[in-house]
Amino acid sequence: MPIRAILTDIEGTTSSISFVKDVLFPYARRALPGFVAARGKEPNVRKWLDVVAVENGGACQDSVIVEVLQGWIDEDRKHTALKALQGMIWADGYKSADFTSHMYPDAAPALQRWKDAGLRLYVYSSGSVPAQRLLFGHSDAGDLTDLFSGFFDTEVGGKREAASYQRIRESIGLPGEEILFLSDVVEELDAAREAGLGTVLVDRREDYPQPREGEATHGHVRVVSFDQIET
Ligand SMILES: CSCCC(=O)C(=O)COP(=O)(O)O
Ligand SMILES: [Mg+2]
Repeated sequence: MPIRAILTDIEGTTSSISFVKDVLFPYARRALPGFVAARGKEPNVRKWLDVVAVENGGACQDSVIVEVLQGWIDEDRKHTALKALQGMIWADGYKSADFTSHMYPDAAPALQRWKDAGLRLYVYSSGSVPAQRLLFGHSDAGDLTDLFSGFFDTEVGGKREAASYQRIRESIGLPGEEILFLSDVVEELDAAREAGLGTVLVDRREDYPQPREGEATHGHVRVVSFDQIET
């Protein structure tokens, strides 16, 4: 079966883990108290703060919600409420040009090549869809958003659950074997494979100094750069 669509992860795949951990997360952590104070009453912000409050046992002060969220950032929780709020905060950072998003040098040219060859490109990340659009819209390689036919986040389900990839497959409208999922996380690739997708482990030295070989690849095709991916 030919590959007709590429579904790519972001952190550790198109972009470095250190950009997410050392730039994006600290920015959101610092900005959270001011963001909640300024925009906490807006319905699209309040609804996520309320989700956090419920998970924390019910009604609580905004200062407590902020502390819970900062704790989640420190733990790298992939919680949909946190991701939605982070996305809104990063919008300010991108707009005021506090940073651009990191792209591995091989990522943008390969995405463009695949697109030119007629493949459809999609993103699946724990980052919210608005955050994904911001990241690709303000990347070191320029605005890449037009390359993509669609974006998926944890609203379709967790990245380690096969059902999420089944939903994505249905939404894309292609058989699983015609979709290639790229990720740095073997558990995500296991779930995608269970749903019938093709898989590639992106094992970048900058993010993973110890190569993942043999059993550590869980049998997924392994590459160290997008240039090695065969479609
Ligand atoms: C798209 S915004 C930054 C990424 C992010 O918040 C994150 O948690 C990365 O998760 P991924 O699923 O891309 O590894
Ligand atoms: Mg990743």
